[in-house]
Amino acid sequence: MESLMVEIAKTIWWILVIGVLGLGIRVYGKVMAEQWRVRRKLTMQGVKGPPPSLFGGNVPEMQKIQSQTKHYSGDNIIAHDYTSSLFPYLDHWRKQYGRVYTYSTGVKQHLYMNHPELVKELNQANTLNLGKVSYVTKRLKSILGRGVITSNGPHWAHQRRIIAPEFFLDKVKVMVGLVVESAMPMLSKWEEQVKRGEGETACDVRVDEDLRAVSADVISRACFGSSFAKGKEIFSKLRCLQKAITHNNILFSLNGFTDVLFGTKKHGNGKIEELEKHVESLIWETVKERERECVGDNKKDLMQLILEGAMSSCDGSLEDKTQSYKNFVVDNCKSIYFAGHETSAVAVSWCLMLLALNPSWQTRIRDEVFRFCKNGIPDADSLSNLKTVTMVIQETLRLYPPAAFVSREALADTKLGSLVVPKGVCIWTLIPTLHRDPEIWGADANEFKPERFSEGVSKACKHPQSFVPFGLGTRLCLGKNFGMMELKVLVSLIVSRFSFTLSPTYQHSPVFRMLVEPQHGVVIRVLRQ
Ligand code: HEM
Repeated sequence: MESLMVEIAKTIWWILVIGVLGLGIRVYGKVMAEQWRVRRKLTMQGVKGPPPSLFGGNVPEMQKIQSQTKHYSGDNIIAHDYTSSLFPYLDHWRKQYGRVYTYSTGVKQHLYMNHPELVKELNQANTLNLGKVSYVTKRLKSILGRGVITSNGPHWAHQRRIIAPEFFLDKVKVMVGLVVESAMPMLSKWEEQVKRGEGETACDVRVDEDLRAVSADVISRACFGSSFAKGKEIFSKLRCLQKAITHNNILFSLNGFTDVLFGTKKHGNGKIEELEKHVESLIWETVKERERECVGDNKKDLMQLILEGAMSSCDGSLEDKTQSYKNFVVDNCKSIYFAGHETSAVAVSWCLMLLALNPSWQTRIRDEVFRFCKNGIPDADSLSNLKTVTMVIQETLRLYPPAAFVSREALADTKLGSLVVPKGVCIWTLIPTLHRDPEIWGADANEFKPERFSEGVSKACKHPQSFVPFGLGTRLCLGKNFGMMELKVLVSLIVSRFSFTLSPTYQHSPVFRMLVEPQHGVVIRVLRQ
C-alpha cells in the first residue's frame, strides 16, 4: 500500500514537472516566434546582422567576444576608442555589418543605429511611441524608480512638464554663484594639499570624489533647498546602489526566463533591495522635514514643484493616493540626485584628464578666465564670454561623453525615415562611436582638438545632429543648460588656480557603470607655479 502511494506521488511529481516544462517551452517558443517575426520585418528592409542561435540569440557570441577582449594597455589615451573594450561585440558587428544592424538577446530584438541620417530621424521623431527600454528601466528601478528618466507615455510627459521650468536658462543663470560657493571648499582643500608638500616640485590630487562632493552639494542646494541635511548619506547610498546594480551587465545580459534557464542570473538582489529601502526612507525623511520647515513658506525650488506635481497627479483611495504621492516624490528626487550629480562630476574628471595631457589649452583657458572674470571667478555675465572653456568642454563631451547610449524601445511600429521599426525592438545609438566617426568628424576624429568647435557645433562636423552628449529628441537631457553652466564654472575655477599634468600613477581604464567613468579615478599632478 505504502509503495503504491509512493508510486502515485512520483507519477504526480513527473506530470507536474513535464507540465511546467511543457508550458515553459510553449511560452518560450511563442516569444521566439515573435522575435523571429520581428527580425524578419527588419531583414526584409535590408537590415542585416549576426545570425542568432536558437537559445539566447546572440548572447553566447557576445559573451565569447567579450571574454576575448584585451584590456587597454596603450600609450595614446586620447586616440583610445574605449567602446572596443567596453562593448566589443557592438564594435565587432559594426565592422561586419555597418552602421545599422540587428541582433538578438534571446527574447529581445535590438537595432544598432549609428547612421547620422537615422540619428537625425530619431532626433526629430516627436512621438510617445518611442520610450525608454523597458527591461533596462526594470533593472534600474531601485536607483531611478518610475521617475522622469525611466517612465514613458503620458506619465513621463506629465513629470517632464513639472520639472522642466526649473532648468530654463533664466533660472540657471541665477545658480552660477551657488556653483562657485560649492566649489570653494574643494579648491581650498587642493591649495592646502599643494602647500603642505612644500619643498617638493609637485603634488598628486585624486579629483573624482572631491568633484562628486561638489556636484552633490550643487544639486542639493540648487534643487532641494538648504534644508538638505540628509543629502550626503543619500548620495553615498545611491553610489553604492549604482555599483551594486552594474555589477551585473545591465544592458545586454540574457533576459528573465533565459537568465534562469542558463543560470546567468547573478546574485546581490538582497543588498540592492536593502539599499533601495534605505535611500527611500532617507528621501522621505527629508521631504517630511522640508514640509515641517516650509509651512506657509513660498519657496519655489524643484522640490516644491515635485511636491505640488505629486499632489495633483494622485487619485484613487486614500491609501492608493498616499502611496502614489510617495512614489512620485521619491522616484523623481532619486532621478534628479543621480542624473544631476554623477554626470557632471564624471564629465569634469574626464575634462581634467584631457587638459592634463594638453597643457597649452590650460594656458588658453587661464588667459581667458583672467581676461573676462574678476579675480578669476565667473558670474552669469562673464560666463558667456568664455569661448575657449566652452570649446574644451564640448571636445571633452565628444571624446568622453559620460552617457554611452541613447536608447529607445518602439512601443508601437514606428517610422524613422524610410525604416519601420517594429514594436518591441530596442534601438541603441552608441554615443562615443558616433562622436569618433571619421566620416562625420574628419580624419582627426580621434584627436583632442577643441578648435573644431570654434564656430559652433554646426561647423565642427558634417552632421551636427550627431553630437549628442545630452541625448536627443523629446527626451533630451533636462539639465543640459544647468550641466553646461556647472562644467564651465568648475573648469574655469580649477584651471585658473592650478596647472597640472597627468600623474604617473594614473591608470587609464574607462569602465561602464551606467555612465562611462574612470575606473581607477583621475589623478593629476599639480605643479607649483
Ligand atoms: C554633463 C552633464 C550631463 C550629461 C552629459 C547628461 C546626459 C544626459 C543624457 C544622455 C540623457 C538621456 C537623453 C536621451 O535619452 O535622449 C539625460 C537625461 C536626463 N538628464 Fe542629463 N546630463 C547631464 C546633466 C544633467 C543635470 C545636471 C541634470 C539635472 C539637474 C540632468 C537631468 C536629466 C534628466 C531629468 C533626464 C531625463 C530626461 C527625460 O527622459 O525626459 N542631467 N542626460
